[in-house]
Amino acid sequence: MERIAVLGAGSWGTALSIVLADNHHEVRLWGHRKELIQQINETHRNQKYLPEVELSDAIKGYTDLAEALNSVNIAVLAVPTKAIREVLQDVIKVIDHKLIIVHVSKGIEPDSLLRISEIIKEEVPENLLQDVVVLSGPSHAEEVSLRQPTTVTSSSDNLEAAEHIQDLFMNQHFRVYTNPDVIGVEIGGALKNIIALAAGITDGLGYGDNAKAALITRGLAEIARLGSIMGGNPLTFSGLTGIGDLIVTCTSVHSRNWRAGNLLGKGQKLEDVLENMGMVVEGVRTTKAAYQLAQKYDVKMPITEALYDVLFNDKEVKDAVDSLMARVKTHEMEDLVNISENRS
Ligand SMILES: NC(=O)C1=CN([C@@H]2O[C@H](COP(=O)(O)OP(=O)(O)OC[C@H]3O[C@@H](n4cnc5c(N)ncnc54)[C@H](OP(=O)(O)O)[C@@H]3O)[C@@H](O)[C@H]2O)C=CC1
Ligand SMILES: O=C(CO)COP(=O)(O)O
Repeated sequence: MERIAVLGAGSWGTALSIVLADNHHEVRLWGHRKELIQQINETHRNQKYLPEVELSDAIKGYTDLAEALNSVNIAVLAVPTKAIREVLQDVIKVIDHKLIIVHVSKGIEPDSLLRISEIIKEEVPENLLQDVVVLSGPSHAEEVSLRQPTTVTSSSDNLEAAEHIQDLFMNQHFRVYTNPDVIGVEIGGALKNIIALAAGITDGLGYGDNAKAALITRGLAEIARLGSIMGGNPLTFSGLTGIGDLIVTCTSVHSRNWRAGNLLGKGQKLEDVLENMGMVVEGVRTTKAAYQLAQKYDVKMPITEALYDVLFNDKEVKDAVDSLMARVKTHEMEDLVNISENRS
């Protein structure tokens, strides 16, 4: 039995707290809203984010970060990418020992273009950081909290740390694999949200399954193209954190990214969609970051570029789809062809 702090009392922090409590760990669920934490402690429900499930007594809500982290060696960081630096800056003010930080967020920081594990290493000094582990994969909080079968991947530069986290989370409903490829795992998890937004848009426009299959496969091609150049293992993109998460996010009504895209496809304005969602839609900021990464690494990412124009340059969604379809003709395996031509 371990004492674990989960930082972020939204959908995913709450669902992962349920998994850890099921595994007989003592869970300290920290959130910054007093009313929500009070409600969790008094009613054993998170009414705003996961109203359907009852939380066990093993999950205690905290608003005081120092209290939540007192005598704790493992912190699960479950806030949106945008909030990660702020939370870490508060964390290091209240701890005096090393933490294993498990991050479960899916994003890339625009402008700095850092992955989350890189942000953690930038913000947390070495004397306070034991290891960084990323836990990622096809896993909607709504299904995990109902104990429906789910598979994810635990990834770290330190295999022992990845295996330790695998052991903490793994149970009959929640199967955890390990993968040493942190870059591939983080890039796949973050960039699938871009493609899910695009898939929501084509569904909102009334296009069918052909369009969605095209987005998933061509989306995977551009994610893998960028991720491999950044140092990810190409095989990771055919795994849980690549195609697996892409499928679940592009095809599920649970996905906030898909739902946001769907409303955009139906003609709503981005500001209205985000305001009404009430939960994080990571894909919007990640589209900006991926657009910048594509320029930095000189990689073709046509779907990302089309979505960037919709989100940030007021391009009509229908025009964006039309311009994707009218791109200059090419070979499906253009990257492989280029590689083999360069070899011969
Ligand atoms: N939901 C899911 O199924 C999954 C989500 N993820 C990833 O997990 C991350 C978190 O997502 P999720 O839980 O779904 O998001 P939600 O929008 O459901 O919840 C986010 C939580 O973070 C809190 N928060 C926001 N900013 C801060 C801050 N500065 N300090 C403290 N708390 C803050 C929010 O508080 P407030 O109520 O004030 O907004 C809210 O409690 C995302 O990166 C997402 O991609 C990964 C896998 C599955
Ligand atoms: O990452 C997720 C499922 O694996 C959740 O996706 P959304 O953030 O789009 O809801």
